[in-house]
Amino acid sequence: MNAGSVVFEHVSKRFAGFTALPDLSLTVEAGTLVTLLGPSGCGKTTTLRLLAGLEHPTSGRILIGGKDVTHLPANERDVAMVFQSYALFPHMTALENIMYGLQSGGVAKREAQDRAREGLRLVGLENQGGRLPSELSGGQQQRIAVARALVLEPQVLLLDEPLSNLDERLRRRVRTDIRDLQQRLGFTAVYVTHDQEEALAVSDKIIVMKEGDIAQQGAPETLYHSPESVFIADFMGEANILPCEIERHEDDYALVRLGRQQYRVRGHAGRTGAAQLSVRPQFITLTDNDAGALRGEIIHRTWLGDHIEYEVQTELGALFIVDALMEQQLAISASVAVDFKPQGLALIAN
Ligand SMILES: Nc1ncnc2c1ncn2[C@@H]1O[C@H](COP(=O)(O)OP(=O)(O)OP(=O)(O)O)[C@@H](O)[C@H]1O
Repeated sequence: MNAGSVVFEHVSKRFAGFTALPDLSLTVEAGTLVTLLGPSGCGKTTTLRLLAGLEHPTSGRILIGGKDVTHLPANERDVAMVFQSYALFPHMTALENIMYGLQSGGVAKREAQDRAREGLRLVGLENQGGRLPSELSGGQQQRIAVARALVLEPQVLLLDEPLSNLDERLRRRVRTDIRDLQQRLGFTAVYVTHDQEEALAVSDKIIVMKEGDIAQQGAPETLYHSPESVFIADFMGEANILPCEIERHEDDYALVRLGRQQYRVRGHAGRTGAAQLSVRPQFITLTDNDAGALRGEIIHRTWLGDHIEYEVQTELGALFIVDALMEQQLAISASVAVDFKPQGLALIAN
């Protein structure tokens, strides 16, 4: 696979009277899968379309594999796109669908057939080549769409919400398939999604966008454990945001006071005093004794089979708590001690 890097240099995009991207710079290393993640309207699709050549920037430069493609049309960019709607031709078999792009790119029929068969094999559908899209499941159709893009051997594979038409269980299967394939073949992929769990599952790097800008970027673990803002803490999984007091720092850790306890947490604010903590709901413990960092009262309790969710009112506000151990049954209105496991706490720098 000829994997290329992607660089955006100060790219802006204005649509009549509306600036979708004010000034975007980003890098995708060759051979990695980078996800553009963010709420609806943040500019993910615009960024992907600019990369594909389906839109052109108002200013700035776009490089693919080190080459300036800013002014090149889509068909000269050496990228292939997988759409959320699959966009397969309904009257063509799976094999013909995969061959189509190769043949229209000038590949002879025999070679196109061989490469299409190889594509089917890559996505584990070698026996389904003769079927029409209507005879395949949604997940199989999406794998055909991935194979069709891959056989073109693009420098960069672009995936635009590729799983959104699949049901929950299939989404998990197909996202694992896409990630396995990407790691095995080592191609570069830019993946757009609004689903944070999907982004955590497939990415080498996640770029979280907000209103056309990058809110934070980094490895999935970094974004989850070291959010730089309340927006990121909240967007990357569930988080309770609590006020705390930074008492001092030790290396990359801060000693913070939360209620009646002191905790050693990840993060360095470069100062002491009032700050905010992100607290993951599965790292909060409840006990019916008099100890704990905070006192609380259970105001909601929802039993969900493999875990219980609680809402507890404390002097620092309401907390959302996930109890996966389920070793105790705490009733509504019970008075409880609330404690925090340090690994679920992160200091928010901004
Ligand atoms: N052709 C267009 N003309 C005018 N405004 C546009 C156009 N395309 C996109 N926009 C605007 O640019 C902003 C970013 O849109 P974009 O589709 O990139 O967002 P997104 O993050 O992909 O959202 P979604 O997840 O809803 O697809 C939105 O406010 C959108 O309304």
